[in-house]
Amino acid sequence: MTDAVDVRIPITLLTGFLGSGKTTVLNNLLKPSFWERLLRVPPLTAVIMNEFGSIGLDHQLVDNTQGTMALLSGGCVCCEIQGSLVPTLKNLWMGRRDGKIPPYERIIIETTGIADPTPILETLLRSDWVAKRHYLDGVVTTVDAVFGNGQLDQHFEAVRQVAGADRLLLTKTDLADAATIQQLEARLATLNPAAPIVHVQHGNVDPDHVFKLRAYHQSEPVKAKQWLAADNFRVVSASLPLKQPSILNPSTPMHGGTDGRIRSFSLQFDQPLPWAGVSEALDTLAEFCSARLLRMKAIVNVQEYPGRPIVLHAVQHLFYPSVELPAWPDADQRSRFVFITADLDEDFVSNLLTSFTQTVNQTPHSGE
Ligand SMILES: Nc1nc2c(ncn2[C@@H]2O[C@H](COP(=O)(O)OP(=O)(O)OP(=O)(O)O)[C@@H](O)[C@H]2O)c(=O)[nH]1
Repeated sequence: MTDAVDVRIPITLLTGFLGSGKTTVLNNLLKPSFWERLLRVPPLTAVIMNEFGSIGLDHQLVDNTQGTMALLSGGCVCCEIQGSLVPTLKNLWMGRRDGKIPPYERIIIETTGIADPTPILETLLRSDWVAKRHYLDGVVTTVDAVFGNGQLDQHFEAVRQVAGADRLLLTKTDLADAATIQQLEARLATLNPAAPIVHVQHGNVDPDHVFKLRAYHQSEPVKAKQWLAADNFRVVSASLPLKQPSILNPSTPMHGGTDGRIRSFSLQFDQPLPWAGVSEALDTLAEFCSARLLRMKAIVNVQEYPGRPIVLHAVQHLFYPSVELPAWPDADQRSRFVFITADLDEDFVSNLLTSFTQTVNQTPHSGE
């Protein structure tokens, strides 16, 4: 789907560890600009907040005069949100349609600080009603410049939130010294080489760093290449000596704290790949290794579609509908897959893809 025809409402998922500055960023994003105030532009953003515990408090801290607010209260986002997010989105949408609430143009969902955002992504993808009227624009994760290192050491959830981000907001940079910031940035770039890092003080962030990311629906070839950021990843295979992958033992034991469990790497294939092999390999990964597959993006040179690269996305077991680009961004027409995994090593993934794509190549044509 292209920007010109996509009239669905974009949803931004704002996540980040406890106290890392999500609400402060949100308040700043909701502030109308000088021109919006002058022209009395109605609030453009609807906010959905999810809070841990039965009584929500955070919504009382958000300046509600500038946005339309809905609160998903009670329970951890992981277990509760799938049930309540769809009705909440429906209520907002119907209120907007019936003129009961301002005609918002985008939605921000702020998660709890300890949430795995995957169930929210799953809801946005799996509900037909939601997917017809909305799309996920991107996942934005706040990281505390002062406490971020310690949180990443101690809480794997914080690592997962960083790995799943399309954009990282490094908050409280006014409180941290330059060496701490530099060290944390290097660590974030290792955990998630594709996500640009933006420094934020007191929540002040340019909305362009948060909105219109189109991270899951990139259909412009040049932007798709930037979005893939494959050059930032460690390349682990071009053409591999094939070892048979074992589904029962997909990872070697990993050490080195929370970071040591994370791998970020890129696989490149010089020759066009058969679509059946690619999809079987990815189905297998999704089925057997879903929790270990934190993020995957790919641009694939498919044998059956010469000249028309296919763009793929996954977050854990969630595979987004593939997008066909009208052309390659440049002369480099190799297939590139970038992966961020947890407790899943690169040899396993690379052997799986190689094995399935070679097997399909060698399968005799059925002659139908
Ligand atoms: N000095 C400074 N303080 C900040 C900054 N960003 C946030 N804070 C403060 O940090 C505290 C936590 O910020 P919040 O925005 O509430 O963080 P949060 O991620 O929404 O917190 P939870 O909802 O509890 O997970 C607040 O006291 C903020 O005022 C910043 O850039 N600089």
